Amino acid sequence: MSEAAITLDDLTLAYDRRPAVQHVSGVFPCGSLTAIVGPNGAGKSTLLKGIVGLIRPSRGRVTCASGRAQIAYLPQQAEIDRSFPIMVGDAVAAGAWRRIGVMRAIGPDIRGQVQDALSAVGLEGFARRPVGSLSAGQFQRVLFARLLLQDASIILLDEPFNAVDQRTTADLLRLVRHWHGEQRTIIAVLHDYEQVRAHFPTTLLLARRLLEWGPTANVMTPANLHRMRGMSEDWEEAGFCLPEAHR
Ligand SMILES: Nc1ncnc2c1ncn2[C@@H]1O[C@H](COP(=O)(O)OP(=O)(O)OP(=O)(O)O)[C@@H](O)[C@H]1O
Repeated sequence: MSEAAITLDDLTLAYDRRPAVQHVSGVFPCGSLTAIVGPNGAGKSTLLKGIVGLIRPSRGRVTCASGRAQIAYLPQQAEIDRSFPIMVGDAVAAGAWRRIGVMRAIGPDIRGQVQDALSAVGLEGFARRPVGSLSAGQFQRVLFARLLLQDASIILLDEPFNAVDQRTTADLLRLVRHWHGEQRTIIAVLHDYEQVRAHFPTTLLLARRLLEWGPTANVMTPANLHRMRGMSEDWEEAGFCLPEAHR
């Protein structure tokens, strides 16, 4: 078994003491490609935010072997403000901010990398287009180009193919496979079971608690998916709070 990239140890994440993820333990090995699957409200996005460090655990911990600076995180499109007046090229170059610093000018080397990244996502010639003028699919391509500039060893994607056309999905899945071939660790929240079965070797099934985590064929069974749906019916009425010590 390869080394751990990320380890979850009894991880519990809550909003105002209401737990959204509870007692999750396990390891994402370096170079693994994992889908997180679960019903609406299962805590999938919350789990990614906990891994990135946007939410502090109420209990347990997340350990990232290479440090959190090595994590690139793509939130759901709905959480990204597209009204900001920025050109596509600058939005992509922002992926390199750790290397160039926020206030420094973008040099020709980064400009070259931006052009390469735009070509890789099929957006050649888009560098001077305002981000606000793009379709949802084109915008998602821009965000993937920015990930290319970020060059992180761990990539977290929250519903990356939501509201994105089929062709864009196929192109971006190719990029995900390419990253996997480069031994990056990739974790993606997904709703399309066929996509998960076809492209993701490992699946983490979440329904606030961990249901199963392992090879996709063993995890995505009719019995597990049935159990998962059953669990989602329970949590709305439960609505309990964590004790003070676990806030
Ligand atoms: N910022 C927040 N403040 C309070 N509660 C939140 C917040 N974000 C999420 N929640 C709640 O936490 C629970 C888990 O939400 P989360 O978004 O992680 O689920 P999800 O599995 O990603 O759902 P979906 O598939 O619908 O995106 C839900 O009950 C949700 O209402």
